[in-house]
Amino acid sequence: MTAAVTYEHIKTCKQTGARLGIVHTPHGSFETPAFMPVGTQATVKTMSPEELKAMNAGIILSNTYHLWLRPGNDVIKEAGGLHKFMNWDRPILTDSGGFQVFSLSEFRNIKEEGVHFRNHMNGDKLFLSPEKAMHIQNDLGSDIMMAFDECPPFPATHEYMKSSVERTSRWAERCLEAHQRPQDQGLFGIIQGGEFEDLRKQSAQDLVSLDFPGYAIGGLSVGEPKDVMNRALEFTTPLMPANKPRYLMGVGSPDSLIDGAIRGIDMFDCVLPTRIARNGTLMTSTGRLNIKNAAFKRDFGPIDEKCDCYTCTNYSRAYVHHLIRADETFGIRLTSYHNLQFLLNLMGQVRQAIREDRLGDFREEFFEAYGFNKP
Ligand SMILES: CC(C)(C)OC(=O)NCc1c[nH]c2nc(N)[nH]c(=O)c12
Ligand SMILES: [Zn+2]
Repeated sequence: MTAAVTYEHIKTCKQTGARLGIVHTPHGSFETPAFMPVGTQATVKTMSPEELKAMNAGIILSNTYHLWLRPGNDVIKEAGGLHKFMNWDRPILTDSGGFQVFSLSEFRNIKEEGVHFRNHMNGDKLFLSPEKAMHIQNDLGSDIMMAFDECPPFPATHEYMKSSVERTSRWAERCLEAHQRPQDQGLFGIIQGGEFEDLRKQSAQDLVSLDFPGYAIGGLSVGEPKDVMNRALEFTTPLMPANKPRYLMGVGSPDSLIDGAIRGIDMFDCVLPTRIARNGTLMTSTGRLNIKNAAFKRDFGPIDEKCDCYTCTNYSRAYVHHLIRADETFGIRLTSYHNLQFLLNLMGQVRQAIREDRLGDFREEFFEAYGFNKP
């Protein structure tokens, strides 16, 4: 049976462990390393599909948990699936709901059969299981589905983490069995285990033996220091098959994207660009700035001299400053557009640096200009 999702390795950077690749899915292919804009509720906040295409977004992410609760997977199925519902004809990845349950809901009760919790919007009692998470994603019709996992809180004891990893592995097996459309939708396993090398190894071995078409690393960027995340990547990515996509969930900031790519990660997602855009924080080639700052009231230059996005091409810092201060929705569109384009452009620069075998040099240049090297 041909797999719905496959990875094509193009080359590995001679200066670092980063790899250039292409992921093929039923709704088209995208180059890696790739950043996936997050569209939790079937929209990348304030962006139209045309604008996402204009900024060269190859794939976007949406959430099982949120779409199950509202509008309902049945509604989206009736609409012809998530691609049709949101008018996006490129690849979509859906997260499984596991993480959202653990991060959004109170009163959760984790059992072998699944998780009992309350609807974070109205307090109704709910239950989510591996089988249910698969059924919802089959209804949504995403190209890449995520297995139902437990993303334990940070920090967690080794003892708790061990039992959690073992349950997540049993849940992964149940996801594979419950998957109704493997020929149309790729299902990725999620490696957990926190910062414990032995547990990451156990989780990876359990999941690799189940032969998923792709693998994610979960349970990182949950508040641990960056060096803890980088070290966890250094002992986890080598355990993941080289001929399949590697996806680091919930990451991230520009430095984490570069450092993740250097450690062999192909796919990333993070709400950061659109989340910080809503309060006027912008990522630029010379570091972060908050456009609400009074210094920008009469600054008629672009947000970022080096950016060619719609915002930087057509509007000034002063204008965006005014819109955000006046709480104008168009201001949030302009800041979101720029931040998404910034990260998508960054991944384009990372891919080019891999082609030229100089990602290590690029890291130094970018960190220096952005101010990551400042003590
Ligand atoms: C706190 C933030 C969101 C930044 O990162 C994480 O929680 N990182 C981990 C993470 C993000 N999304 C996931 N989905 C699933 N199924 N499992 C996970 O572990 C994660
Ligand atoms: Zn811009």
